[in-house]
Amino acid sequence: MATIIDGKRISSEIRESLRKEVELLKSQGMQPGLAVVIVGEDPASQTYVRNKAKACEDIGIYSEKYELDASITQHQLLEKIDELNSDSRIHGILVQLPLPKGIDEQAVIERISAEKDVDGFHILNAGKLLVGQKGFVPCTPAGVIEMIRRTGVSMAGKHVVVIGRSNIVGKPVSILALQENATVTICHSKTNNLHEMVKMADIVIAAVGRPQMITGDMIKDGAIVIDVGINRVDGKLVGDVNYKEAEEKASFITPVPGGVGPMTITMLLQNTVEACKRTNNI
Ligand SMILES: NC(=O)C1=CN([C@@H]2O[C@H](COP(=O)(O)OP(=O)(O)OC[C@H]3O[C@@H](n4cnc5c(N)ncnc54)[C@H](OP(=O)(O)O)[C@@H]3O)[C@@H](O)[C@H]2O)C=CC1
Ligand SMILES: Nc1nc(=O)c2c([nH]1)NC[C@@H]1CN(c3ccc(C(=O)N[C@@H](CCC(=O)O)C(=O)O)cc3)C=[N+]21
Repeated sequence: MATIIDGKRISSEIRESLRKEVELLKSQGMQPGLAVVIVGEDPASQTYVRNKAKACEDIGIYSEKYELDASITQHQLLEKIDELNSDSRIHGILVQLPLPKGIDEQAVIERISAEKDVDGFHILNAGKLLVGQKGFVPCTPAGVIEMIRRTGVSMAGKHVVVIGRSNIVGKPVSILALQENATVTICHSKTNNLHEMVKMADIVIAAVGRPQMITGDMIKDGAIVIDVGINRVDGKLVGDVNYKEAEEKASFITPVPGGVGPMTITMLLQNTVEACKRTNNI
């Protein structure tokens, strides 16, 4: 039976210390501010955005939410970003992805000032991550590494197998694992023998978007299993890992919900506080 890595509990510990930090910053006249921009009416996106706004409020971060109509042009969206870039109350800008068809996501991300890119998606922050310079690290990968760190198991020398190679999860989490001195294998839809690859892993990080595709027979005894997947099946949230099967084999495992999801929001709060501090040369 595996030990559960409780994302909610770890999140509330980190958020408590962030709350104190925000209080101190506020007492010195510096309140961190986050702007969240959402385009269109995807219900799942709206839930996340609501959760983010509430999380900000809970720890004293000032937040603004912009719900823009799906018919907005790319030009109008870029203008909104320019406005937020020059707003001194705003230290972090998050544009909820995916964006409607017809809007160039990369162009929108690149327009966000790198200093306010608390998602860590800007090409400058991606580049800094790759070469090991200080920028902003994407929230989900940062949350994953923090969860592994809290198991007390060192990643050094371990074989980490990541399933998924997206720019927002798979690639950055692989780079972070490498920086922790893990040996990293990145799998994707063209990988031959996925089963054998995953079976070799000391640490499995599943970021695929396919409900329960990582089954118990793919997990080595004693492995750490991190499930990034958020899939809605018959109105319920399920991960990319078959939890029931995997927990029989794993030493540690993250649940869905209550695992990586809450950690993503916590890392967003942390990046926003960090952005405010950097603006003020703290
Ligand atoms: N918990 C959280 O906070 C977050 C959760 N998520 C969730 O994480 C999951 C992944 O998200 P994201 O990275 O954005 O997804 P993408 O769809 O961008 O990437 C999915 C990756 O999985 C790979 N893949 C697809 N099918 C297979 C397969 N059969 N075998 C092996 N690899 C496969 C794809 O390979 P290829 O590149 O070859 O197409 C791709 O690299 C989703 O469930 C998403 O909802 C995402 C962000 C935050
Ligand atoms: N620019 C941008 N940045 C993102 O970080 C971003 C994004 N776009 N687009 C969508 C994905 C997805 N994502 C999640 C965040 C929190 C939960 C989360 O808190 N999940 C809860 C459950 C929430 C529920 O009940 O629906 C949990 O897993 O326990 C999930 C998913 C951030 N994303």
